[in-house]
Amino acid sequence: MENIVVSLSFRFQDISSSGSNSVHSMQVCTEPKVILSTDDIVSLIGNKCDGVIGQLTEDWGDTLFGALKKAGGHAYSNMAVGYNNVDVDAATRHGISVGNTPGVLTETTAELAAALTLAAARRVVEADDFMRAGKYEGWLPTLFVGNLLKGQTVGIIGAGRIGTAYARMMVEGFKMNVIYYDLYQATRLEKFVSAYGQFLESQGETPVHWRRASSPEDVLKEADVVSLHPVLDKTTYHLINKERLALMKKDAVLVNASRGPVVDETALVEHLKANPMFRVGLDVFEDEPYMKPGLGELSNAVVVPHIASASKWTREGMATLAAQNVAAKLKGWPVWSSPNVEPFLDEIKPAPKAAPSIINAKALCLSSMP
Ligand SMILES: NC(=O)c1ccc[n+]([C@@H]2O[C@H](COP(=O)([O-])OP(=O)(O)OC[C@H]3O[C@@H](n4cnc5c(N)ncnc54)[C@H](O)[C@@H]3O)[C@@H](O)[C@H]2O)c1
Ligand SMILES: O=C(O)[C@H](O)CO
Repeated sequence: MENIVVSLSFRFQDISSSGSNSVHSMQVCTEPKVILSTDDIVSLIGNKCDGVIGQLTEDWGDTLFGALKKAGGHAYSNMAVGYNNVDVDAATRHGISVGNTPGVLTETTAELAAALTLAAARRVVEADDFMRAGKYEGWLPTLFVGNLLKGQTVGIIGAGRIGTAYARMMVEGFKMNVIYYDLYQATRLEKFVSAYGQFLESQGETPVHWRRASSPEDVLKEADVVSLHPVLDKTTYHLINKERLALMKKDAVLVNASRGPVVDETALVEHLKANPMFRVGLDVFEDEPYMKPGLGELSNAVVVPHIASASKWTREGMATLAAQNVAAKLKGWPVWSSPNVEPFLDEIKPAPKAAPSIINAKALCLSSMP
């Protein structure tokens, strides 16, 4: 009998009917309290637990991995692609695999970043508030004038899966040029923009262009819209600070759907106050669930509560990948080696007998599926 603790209530696909004789018992925590503390999780793990599916709001370090190991566990998965809440080295020391859920949230998250871009650039939330307050007296040439995106430059910091998907939306949707900064070359993005530019030219339209920047500063100075999509680690903590905000255009739009601490939010509040034409769209916050003082009162900030991956398809996909990460490890299955996770989401064909994404697979010497 294998016990798996799931720290949020989600509709789960059957992960126990995969041909093996072993029986899984899965406990889904349905506490009305939504955010669990380390102590809550330790008591949920108890003295017999094989694997846990946890959330990005939880601090998965030595205490929790130690408790899981003591309860006989050897598999953990975040139900998220980002895993800055997980001390992967601590998990590896305890012999516990750490899974995450890449790919299924790429387009959903990019779409929300695009929605925040439009809402901020075209002042949608301010205008909605104005309308509901009964202040609209008739069309005016000067009412809620914002920024046109077409033909402007979108800057991407962190051009991985989500950054690339967002950039493509802005290129295809608004014919924006791209400048990006990443530690690695975003070859797929470059090829896409080049090919799309040639297509536009063939239609007699102005082509779009891309440029890989050599520093974040380069992006911030040039772009009209900047969207942040890097991982959160030591290299990206407060990547956007007072000095770098000062480099941006006075009427630029900044979007953050990565992690709150990528932006020094106190500096951002000061910048927004001093530059009323500068606008932000934020899905994530430095001290979630709180906002830094003053942010909530600023009409040039659009703020939403970390909902970028909140589409039904994506949340079901995240739950499926997280469950399969844990179940596959318990069954001794190999790790999926392709970035394409679609085969795990097929509702008709059985899922591959593999763990979709294990971060410390190499460190734990887990075999991979060719
Ligand atoms: N708001 C949300 O709900 C939500 C949803 C999904 C993902 N996220 C966040 O988005 C992040 C990115 O997700 P992804 O699937 O695109 O991951 P990814 O690994 O494909 O992309 C991350 C990119 O960041 C780059 N990077 C790393 N350090 C950098 C640095 N110092 N400067 C510039 N770029 C750097 C990497 O090279 C990589 O290309 C996740 O780690 C997560 O924190 C947030
Ligand atoms: O990292 C993630 O996956 C998000 O923040 C939640 O979807």
